[in-house]
Amino acid sequence: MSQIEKISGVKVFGGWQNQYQHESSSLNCSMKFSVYLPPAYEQQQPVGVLYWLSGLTCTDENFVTKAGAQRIASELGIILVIPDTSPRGDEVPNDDAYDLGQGAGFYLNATQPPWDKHYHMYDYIVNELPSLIKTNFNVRDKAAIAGHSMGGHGALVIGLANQMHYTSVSAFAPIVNPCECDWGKKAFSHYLGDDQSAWQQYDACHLMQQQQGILTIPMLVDQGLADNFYESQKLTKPLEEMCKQVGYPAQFAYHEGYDHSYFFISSFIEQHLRFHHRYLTA
Ligand SMILES: N[C@@H](CCC(=O)N[C@@H](CS)C(=O)NCC(=O)O)C(=O)O
Repeated sequence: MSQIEKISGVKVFGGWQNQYQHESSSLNCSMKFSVYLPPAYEQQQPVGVLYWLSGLTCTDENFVTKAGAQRIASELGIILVIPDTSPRGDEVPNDDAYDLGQGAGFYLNATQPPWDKHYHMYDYIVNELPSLIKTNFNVRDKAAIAGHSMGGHGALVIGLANQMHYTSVSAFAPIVNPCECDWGKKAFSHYLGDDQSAWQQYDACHLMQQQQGILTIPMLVDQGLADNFYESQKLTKPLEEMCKQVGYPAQFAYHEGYDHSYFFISSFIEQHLRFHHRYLTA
């Protein structure tokens, strides 16, 4: 059994904001992740989990300190699990740019050297981390998944491709069509190589198009209209268009004046937690 070690804990809104570390077999390195345990958490009764996937440059700590999610997670009785965004450490390949390497794992399984030894965030999020959580905490079987920007991409792709494991998916300002935007094209060409047919499994628009009629997972997406990456990285809109095309009943909302930051996330995280709570407890 994989061991996790608690490295910190602080009481907030009656629950505990903890941080853990462990040796990851999928990433071949030591990893940290954060967990919020609401006051309702008790060993006798399984609690619903929301996995939060963060964006470029983040660790597990950005969401914990900036999103203000603990108050509502406490009220609703939801466990928040917040992983890091890439493998870490001196042995792990990196790049000077903020959008490649450590802090930019893109929630995929890299196939190209030098990335292929450690960059398996897809396996980590889909298999290893949920298995660790189920072993160490008393949780419900199906989880919710949400994320921001690169993490919104991760949540959508992982939720859509593994619907049997998730109750619901939501995203803030997600990268929805990485095959067609600069962030995605750069990351995918390094991690996956030049053959673009290998990229499509990690593209939410492509998954939506491929699986039309089969997908049913409830989906909520929020987008700020003053987000400086909205146009340049083709966030959100192409997925809304694809949902219309295939008749997928996702909820999209656009908000005047909000940017790409955690101020936007903290303004709407309550709605996302209430959205997921409906399905986690159904
Ligand atoms: N220029 C920005 C681009 C990266 C960015 O905006 N990252 C977003 C996710 S795509 C973020 O959450 N940054 C960390 C934070 O705001 O705490 C930076 O280097 O921070």
